[in-house]
Amino acid sequence: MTSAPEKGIAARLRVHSRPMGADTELLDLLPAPDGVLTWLRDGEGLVGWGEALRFTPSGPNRFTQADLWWRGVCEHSEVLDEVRLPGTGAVAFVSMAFADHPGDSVLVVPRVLVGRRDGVTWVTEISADGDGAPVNRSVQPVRRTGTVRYSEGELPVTGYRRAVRAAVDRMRAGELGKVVLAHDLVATAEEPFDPRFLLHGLAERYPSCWVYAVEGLLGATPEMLLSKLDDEVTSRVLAGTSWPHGGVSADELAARLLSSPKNREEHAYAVESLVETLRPHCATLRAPASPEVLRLPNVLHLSSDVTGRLRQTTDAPSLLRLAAAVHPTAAVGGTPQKAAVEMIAELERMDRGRYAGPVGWIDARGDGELGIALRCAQVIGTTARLFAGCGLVADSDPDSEVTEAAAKLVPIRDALEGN
Ligand SMILES: C=C(O[C@@H]1C=C(C(=O)O)C=C[C@H]1O)C(=O)O
Repeated sequence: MTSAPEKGIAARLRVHSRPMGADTELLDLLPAPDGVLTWLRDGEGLVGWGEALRFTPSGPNRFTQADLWWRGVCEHSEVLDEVRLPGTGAVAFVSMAFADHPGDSVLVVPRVLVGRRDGVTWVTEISADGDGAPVNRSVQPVRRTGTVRYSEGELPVTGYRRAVRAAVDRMRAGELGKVVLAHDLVATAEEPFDPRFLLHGLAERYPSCWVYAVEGLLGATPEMLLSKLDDEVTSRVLAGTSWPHGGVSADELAARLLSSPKNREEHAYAVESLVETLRPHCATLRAPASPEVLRLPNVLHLSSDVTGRLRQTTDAPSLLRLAAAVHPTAAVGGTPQKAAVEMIAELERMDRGRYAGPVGWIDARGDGELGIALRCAQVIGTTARLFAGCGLVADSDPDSEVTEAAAKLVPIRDALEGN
């Protein structure tokens, strides 16, 4: 369940947040390629480095384990917070595995975190008992990626097309309503990838996405699983995709997407799955009657922003507990959820790891933001494993799903290659 160098709940954190000058881009503050922690959108958010604590839950109870661990850590913290904003005080970066098996999730409390929210910038320094050593501040310049070579992952494109066809056949036979199948691709460079180089590229080109990095999983996701601030929860549900092709104008693509029954069906499954699982926790919950179109440079998505207010209870759920309830939505799993998750394991036959799992941050109040880890790569040294998937319904066409997955890989490929 846990692995070294974790420190148990008894470790006492000392946390100090104080205001800081706001003249530097947050990504430029990351001193070295190792242990990069990031959650940014449009120049604001959090960057962190160094490690005060870590926890690696796994299995079906990983969210509960994470929640209990984090609550224990916060109860044992000594906090001096001179800023008092969401994300000040004790914060953990979070990246949860998609599936119950296999794979570890990870929570990392950095030694140093710099945050920016509504133009206010702060620095938080954190140390755990017996860990008073100064954080290494030696700055290493950002390294561009050299030549990148691609090779097949655990599920090559030919196998993916076959898996999509098999899923579509089974949905036509009425086995389930929707399933999201993904495949991977491996990129190799001569020198280790520098996550900061990739993050800069993603942040520049996809400012409306949440750019993230936790334990080598990094990307720019357009999809917000849940954000929580006091009793307010919001989610951006995406499902139903189009991509620029054949000189068709963006307006025309958007109009076709909005009027496509297949895409509307995919989208409705995703919204319903979120609303059904979130509703028991909410006093009010609103989903728009019909989706909007979210336009990104590589793809267009049907998009619904869902907002809610949590029920007043003595035991208010934290963001992690809410994420346990809603993950995986039908944006990355399917409907019905259990059958879809089983079909994913059976047909993909690959380990998704933390791809398509919740990624983001939590603070000591149980607030924070968890996106869905999409448009990403798992980077280890000179290797990066890229992932992309597509929602399938009975009407899906395997060839166009393969093309859609390729379009979803464009941001992370461009970032890796420095295009
Ligand atoms: C599964 C992915 O994306 C999801 C699937 C979508 C779709 O099939 O239309 C759209 C957005 C995401 O919810 C991915 O990017 O890998």
